[in-house]
Amino acid sequence: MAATRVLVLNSGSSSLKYQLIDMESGDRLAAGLVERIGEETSRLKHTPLTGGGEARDTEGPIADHSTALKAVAAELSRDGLGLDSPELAAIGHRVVHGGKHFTQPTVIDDAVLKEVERLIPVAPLHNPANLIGIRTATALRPDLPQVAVFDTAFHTTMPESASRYAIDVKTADEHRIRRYGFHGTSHAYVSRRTAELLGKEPEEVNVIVLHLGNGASASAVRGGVCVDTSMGLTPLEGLVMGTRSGDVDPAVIFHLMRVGNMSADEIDVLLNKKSGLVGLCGENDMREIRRRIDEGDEEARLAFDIYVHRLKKYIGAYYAVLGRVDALAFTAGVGENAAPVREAAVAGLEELGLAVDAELNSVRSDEPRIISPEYARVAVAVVPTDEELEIARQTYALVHDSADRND
Ligand SMILES: Nc1ncnc2c1ncn2[C@@H]1O[C@H](COP(=O)(O)OP(=O)(O)O)[C@@H](O)[C@H]1O
Ligand SMILES: CC(=O)OP(=O)(O)O
Ligand SMILES: [Mg+2]
Repeated sequence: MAATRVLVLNSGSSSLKYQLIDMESGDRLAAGLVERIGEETSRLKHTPLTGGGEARDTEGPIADHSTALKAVAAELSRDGLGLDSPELAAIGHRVVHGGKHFTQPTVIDDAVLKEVERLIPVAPLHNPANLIGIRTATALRPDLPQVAVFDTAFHTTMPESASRYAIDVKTADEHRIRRYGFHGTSHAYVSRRTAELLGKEPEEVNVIVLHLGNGASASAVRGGVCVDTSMGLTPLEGLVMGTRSGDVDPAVIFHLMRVGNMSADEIDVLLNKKSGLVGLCGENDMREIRRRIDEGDEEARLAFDIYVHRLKKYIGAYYAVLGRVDALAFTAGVGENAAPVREAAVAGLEELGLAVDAELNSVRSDEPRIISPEYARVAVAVVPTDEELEIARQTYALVHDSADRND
């Protein structure tokens, strides 16, 4: 039996998203999500997509990512799609931080594991979860290629003028301090899909991509190549996020140490987990923030305005970096669903050729679509991201090509 299926694991700090895809037919066989890992109220939502099985939603504590993956494996087995299947060709893992070294999808061996482990201090919310996913999957199927697809890979093309911080070169080099950028799989996929939507080749277009999920980042993509992105050494820099501050004056940190008597670890937690939208109004879900704004809640209004103000600054910055912009693409949970964010981010930018058509902006759809009016010089688009599909493609291409070479 030909092995044509890829299982993709996207481990976040407290979640595990997965998809099983047949790469020859293009069929998605199953998809799901484990949420709130480590809490009492964990939840596993599993959806078989072919074969007619029922979607299942299970609540109950799931202590860690390893337990989560074993529960997912059990759900897949119930649909006859277990990890023991001979049709499985590989398991593809999202790995958030790949440092400077990994520019391509990579078959995981001990050396790769070691490097991903070494990078934990610069991706403390993500790399540990990614490692557990890899180790658990390897234990379940030691014979299968496990492939890492790195969030940082797409950004390795950034010129040094964008990737270097203006700090002492010796210190920066010694500690490998530079801007790496994240969400690269999404920025790559969305910028390509945006070119397709315009009926052009990726080489022909300049795109600003706004990936607005729980984590959020912007990128400037010139002719298919990333030239700048808003996240830096870690996924903390740049836009206002669900729980992360994004850009702050670095002096805030030593001020809090000296005057606020906070430790480095406490400030780390403050900026990564208690800031952003949650820090501003106690809520990180954009739906809930909009609901509160509609009820006249001033705190929610200000949180929204700060979020949008930062977005606007990055749109302007990347417009200037690119010189000519063909499209501005919104993606991920907020970008795909929150019409008010899109409207507010582009408001007042008509002189830059940017505008949103209210009617087109209000359409709900899973399809990529243009929401700018006919006359606008720059296409504003909503382009749903699909990190799992992109990881599956890169994983399959890698194992398939090497299998071809061995034939
Ligand atoms: N219908 C919606 N309207 C506004 N915001 C939404 C909607 N659906 C999801 N979101 C936002 O998307 C966020 C999650 O985005 P997602 O890309 O799934 O995040 P991640 O992959 O980083 O966990 C939620 O926190 C929520 O704010
Ligand atoms: C890198 C990053 O911020 O990822 P996520 O949005 O999944 O937290
Ligand atoms: Mg995401």
